[in-house]
Amino acid sequence: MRTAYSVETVRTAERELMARLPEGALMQRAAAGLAAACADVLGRVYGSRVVLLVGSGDNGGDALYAGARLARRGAGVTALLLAPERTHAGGLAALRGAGGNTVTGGDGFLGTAQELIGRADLVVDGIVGIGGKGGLRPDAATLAGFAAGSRAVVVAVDLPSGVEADTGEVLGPAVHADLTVTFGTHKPGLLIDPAREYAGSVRLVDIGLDLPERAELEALQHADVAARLPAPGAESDKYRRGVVGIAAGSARYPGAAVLAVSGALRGGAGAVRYVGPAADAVISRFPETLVSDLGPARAGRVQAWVVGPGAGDDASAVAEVLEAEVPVLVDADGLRLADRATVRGRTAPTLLTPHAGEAAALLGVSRESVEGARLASVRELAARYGATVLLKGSTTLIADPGGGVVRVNPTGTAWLATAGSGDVLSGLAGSLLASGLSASDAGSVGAYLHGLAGRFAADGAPVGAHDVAEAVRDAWRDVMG
Ligand SMILES: NC(=O)C1=CN([C@@H]2O[C@H](COP(=O)(O)OP(=O)(O)OC[C@H]3O[C@@H](n4cnc5c(N)ncnc54)[C@H](O)[C@@H]3O)[C@@H](O)[C@H]2O)[C@@H](O)CC1
Ligand SMILES: Nc1ncnc2c1ncn2[C@@H]1O[C@H](COP(=O)(O)OP(=O)(O)O)[C@@H](O)[C@H]1O
Ligand SMILES: [K+]
Repeated sequence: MRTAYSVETVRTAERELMARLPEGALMQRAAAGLAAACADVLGRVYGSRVVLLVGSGDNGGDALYAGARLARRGAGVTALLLAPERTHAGGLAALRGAGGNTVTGGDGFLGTAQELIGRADLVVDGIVGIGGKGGLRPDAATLAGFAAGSRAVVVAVDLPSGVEADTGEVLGPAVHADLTVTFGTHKPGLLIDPAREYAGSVRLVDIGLDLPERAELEALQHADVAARLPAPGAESDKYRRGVVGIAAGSARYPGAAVLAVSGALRGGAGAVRYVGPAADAVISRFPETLVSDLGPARAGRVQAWVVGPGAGDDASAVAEVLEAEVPVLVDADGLRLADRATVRGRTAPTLLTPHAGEAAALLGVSRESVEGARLASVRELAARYGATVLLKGSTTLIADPGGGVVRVNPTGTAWLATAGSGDVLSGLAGSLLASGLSASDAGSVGAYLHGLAGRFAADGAPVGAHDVAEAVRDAWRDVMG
């Protein structure tokens, strides 16, 4: 499991560790890791041109000590000091002692900075780290712009300056890094868009922090998914493996039913039962589907329901499914039609799977505000509905209603932004629910397989949703490795 911790938790762990170590030792660990990463990026350190963007805190201190290490190996290092009178004193002395230069504020500062950054091989962003709040100040924002326009590789120290560490929000201009070297643990902002996009690739440097059991965010890895996937045994039959009911599609959108069933057939349930007006389309594509035209309440037993994809305005199917005492996944049109009080009152688990537009409609805010604050949005929806919520998009998040750790999906590709791919996910996750996974596991394991399948199916070229469904089996095999 990959984890991310909040700034508050990191600060506490740092304090405890610092009390046991000689003064400055922790920063030396960070700087050593940072310098090693910079050297890897440069390839040849000797003779390279390095520019440090240095703010007023310890983030700038890290950059200065790392710059001193690079200067000792023959790099030409210049530090641009954004707050000369509050620059980390030890770091500054180390850089100067190693032969590095400094440029301080005042007239001509920005012109000199632009010239130096324009000629640099490497720019190290030590403007702010976990102490940053509220976007970059004007001079810092200007330097971030110069770095973006230069041909230099940009390495961010701990976090790209200007992004919110705890939430992944980006409130104004921020540094666009090619690589972020982060210390002790990932921060939530490194895993959640839009901030994640500013981080580039992320390298974690172990500085020996002792972190608590409960993280802020966790991302499943192959082994975590493999441990949760259902596997048939000698005692299995199709009913014991779980039957998933799909109440989806309409005369107008029969394809949504077919795609949800295609996902469900690859999700581990022993049988897929389809209820709705698209039975002919479903059967002709997937003859193994059990179909019924009696409506969810009389269709026969299932261990979990999926309701909503392509459902149009059929509120009765949604209401019937929500009455069932089995886990229910609600997607697409079903989200609009589901009564909030009914969802809150359910005793069996409920998993809601909105994309940002659907989440925005449920919360009564704009789509942009959901996309800008995904973590807060998914938590708020889970709390309001008393349900597990999987918020889809460039970063997919899964939150349980009682608070606690939020899951973030590490797989996926933007090629998944194609019509119907969400229907495949709803069938897949519903099938996992029917095989006995918790709502949070079904959502996060489903999203993981779906994302991996999307990557395999796309392989750098456009895909249709049915391609994604077909690649789920490859993803499953890859995970079981
Ligand atoms: N605490 C520790 O033990 C360690 C901290 N380390 C480094 O220290 C960093 C945290 O250091 P600090 O707590 O000093 O905080 P930062 O260096 O992240 O930032 C605080 C400083 O930045 C200024 N600032 C805040 N918001 C700003 C904005 N929007 N624009 C421009 N300036 C802004 C503040 O006035 C303050 O002086 C970590 O991110 C990490 O890089 C590492 O050396 C590892 C050890
Ligand atoms: N930019 C993106 N990067 C990665 N995945 C994305 C992106 N945009 C959408 N997705 C994924 O694609 C799927 C689209 O689902 P959804 O919006 O419900 O589509 P539809 O309603 O057409 O089925 C979701 O799994 C979502 O997480
Ligand atoms: K930084």
